[in-house]
Amino acid sequence: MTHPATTQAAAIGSIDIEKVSKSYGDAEVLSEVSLSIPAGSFLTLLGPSGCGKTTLLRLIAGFIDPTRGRIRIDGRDMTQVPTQKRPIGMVFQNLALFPHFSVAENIAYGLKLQRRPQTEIAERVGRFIQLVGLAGLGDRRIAQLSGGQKQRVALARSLVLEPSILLLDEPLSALDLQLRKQLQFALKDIQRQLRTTFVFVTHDQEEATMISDRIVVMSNGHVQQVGSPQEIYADPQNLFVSKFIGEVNELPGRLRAAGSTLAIETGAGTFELPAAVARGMNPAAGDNVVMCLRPEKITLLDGGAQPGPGMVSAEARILDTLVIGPLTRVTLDVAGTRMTAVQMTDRLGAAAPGERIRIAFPADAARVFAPLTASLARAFGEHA
Ligand SMILES: Nc1ncnc2c1ncn2[C@@H]1O[C@H](COP(=O)(O)OP(=O)(O)OP(=O)(O)O)[C@@H](O)[C@H]1O
Repeated sequence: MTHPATTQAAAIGSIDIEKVSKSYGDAEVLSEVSLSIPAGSFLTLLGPSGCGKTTLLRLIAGFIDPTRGRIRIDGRDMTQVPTQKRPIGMVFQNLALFPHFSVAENIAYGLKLQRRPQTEIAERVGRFIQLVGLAGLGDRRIAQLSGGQKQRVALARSLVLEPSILLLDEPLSALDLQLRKQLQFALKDIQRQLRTTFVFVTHDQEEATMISDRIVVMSNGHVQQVGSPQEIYADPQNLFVSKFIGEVNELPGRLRAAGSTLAIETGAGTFELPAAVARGMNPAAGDNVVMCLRPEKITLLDGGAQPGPGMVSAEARILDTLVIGPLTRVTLDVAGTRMTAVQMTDRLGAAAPGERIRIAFPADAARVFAPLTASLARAFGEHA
């Protein structure tokens, strides 16, 4: 008898996507996507609607074929391998459970098709009912379950077949926030126990950040960046990723000089920053750029306090403050640009709307990017 926790070691379930493109007629919906997904990892495809996440998942599953490029699973070329012969399971938003079967019968269904012995089916179904947190509900009809419980049945039904890869296409998007959070924790926990490779699709950046080992940020059929949630938040490689993950303040500007130091002229003054803060571009004098700052990098200077070493500063006016327990969000007007600073409430002092202050930030905490192209700007409802 096998046990998924011991047999599904991280050695199987790797996916290599090599320069894969997909076109429908003249429209290329995926362009030269290359991606290595390590066995046993939890990887999330994240991006705005229509960026190609589901298309990539369908290509891995074998529902559709790439126009160009190749997909390997565990080193083996999948070009000639039909969906049912690939070592994958799938969970979709549309659950397609059998409503008149019980929980246990739904989970047992695939094993019965495989003509597994009765004792093995009973053991496995029992084990996976436990694993997904449905202990005691094996005899319930599907119609008598909540949305979250149904999603757990769908998960168990796929996992009981012990695929080395599980593809999940927005499985939580129909659930309310509370249930969604519970299921996010459950999914992550189950993935850690089984070490099955999970490829998860969402357009929700918070969900992606919470749940994944690695995130693939996509837009318009291109991979914009691949990394851990921390890497992508702290070190976005372009303005699209910076805006898509977390909150960011943007100051448009122009490079006056670009050498070991960048001099960026903005409406709020000229900032001298180390050249290393420029990402995904070769900065040259005269370039239009966008300087980005995360809200927690900005400090409000008290009274006549001077910025510390390595800090740069600017004048600002407080527009509003919002205390959220230990943190306060301060909305600022920085030379006509609205910015947000997040401060520890107990360190804020008496910041009042209308007050003129100075803000400061570490020079190396800023990021400088090329402006968005018109097609990328559309994802944010902007016109470049
Ligand atoms: N069978 C098809 N024929 C033509 N175009 C298609 C087909 N399937 C998908 N597309 C197009 O490919 C693009 C990518 O679609 P895809 O479903 O992969 O996006 P997505 O990122 O999963 O979006 P969503 O989050 O809205 O599901 C879209 O512009 C879509 O209209």
